Amino acid sequence: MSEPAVRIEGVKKAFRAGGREILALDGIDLTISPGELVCLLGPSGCGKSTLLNAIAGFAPPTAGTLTANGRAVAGPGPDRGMVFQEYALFPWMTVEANVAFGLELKGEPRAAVARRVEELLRQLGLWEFKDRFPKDLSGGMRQRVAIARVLAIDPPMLLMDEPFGALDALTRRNLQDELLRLWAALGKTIVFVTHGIEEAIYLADRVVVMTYRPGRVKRVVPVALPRPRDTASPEFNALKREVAQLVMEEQARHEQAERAATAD
Ligand SMILES: Nc1ncnc2c1ncn2[C@@H]1O[C@H](COP(=O)(O)OP(=O)(O)OP(=O)(O)O)[C@@H](O)[C@H]1O
Repeated sequence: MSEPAVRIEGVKKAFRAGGREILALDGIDLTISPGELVCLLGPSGCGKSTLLNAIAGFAPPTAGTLTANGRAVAGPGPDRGMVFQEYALFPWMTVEANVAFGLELKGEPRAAVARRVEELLRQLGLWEFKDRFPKDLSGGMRQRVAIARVLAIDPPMLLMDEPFGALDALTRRNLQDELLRLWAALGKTIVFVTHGIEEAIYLADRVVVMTYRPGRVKRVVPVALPRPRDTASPEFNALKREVAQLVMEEQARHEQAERAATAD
């Protein structure tokens, strides 16, 4: 059997805030296979970003073990490309320079960088925009650049934190389709954080529904529907109802906790 892309065992993460300890993650066990597309889903505050950041190596867990691409996670690495909701682009660089940046940092020869960047920009429909600056692009285009930038260094794994959360519905669907196309073509492992139920079911091989504080795995829901998925089909909607029920239970716990906190 091949090594899992991600292996998470007994992971806990506690934060200290205002003299109190917040247990953000508690006893997370999860294994992700190479090439799998997994969505982490749950209401705000259930620890999705904390878990993703732990896989990324930005914030080590308080307890438990975590491996990515066969190695214990000890910090960020070029094997895990991160895409954030806020387009982490350099505003002073053109689209082309933004995408080339990681390759130049690696010291790749100029001609090879130029070839790779052109290929990616064409693949993502960005070639005509190569000389623009991020501020002169729409949100959707900026997020395409962010994806191209991560793909340039060709990591086996993409970690995406609500990457399409700030986009309008139509742009969001276009980018979801684009991501699925790239994923099918490139065979990357993708861990994708969202609080969109439809988005999770549209994209994922498996949806990991998390509980609200402490964050645990509430249920792993496999999505066996063929792609492209028809969001209007009865099968899609049945799954959406099932997952919505799970998320709503956690949303209710979140609201209850907030009411209790205000009553304090
Ligand atoms: N640096 C930190 N210091 C203190 N508490 C934190 C810190 N980061 C996260 N938390 C807390 O940990 C819990 C999980 O946060 P996290 O951001 O992972 O949730 P999330 O599910 O990604 O939420 P959202 O969808 O709002 O981003 C929350 O209760 C949050 O307040």
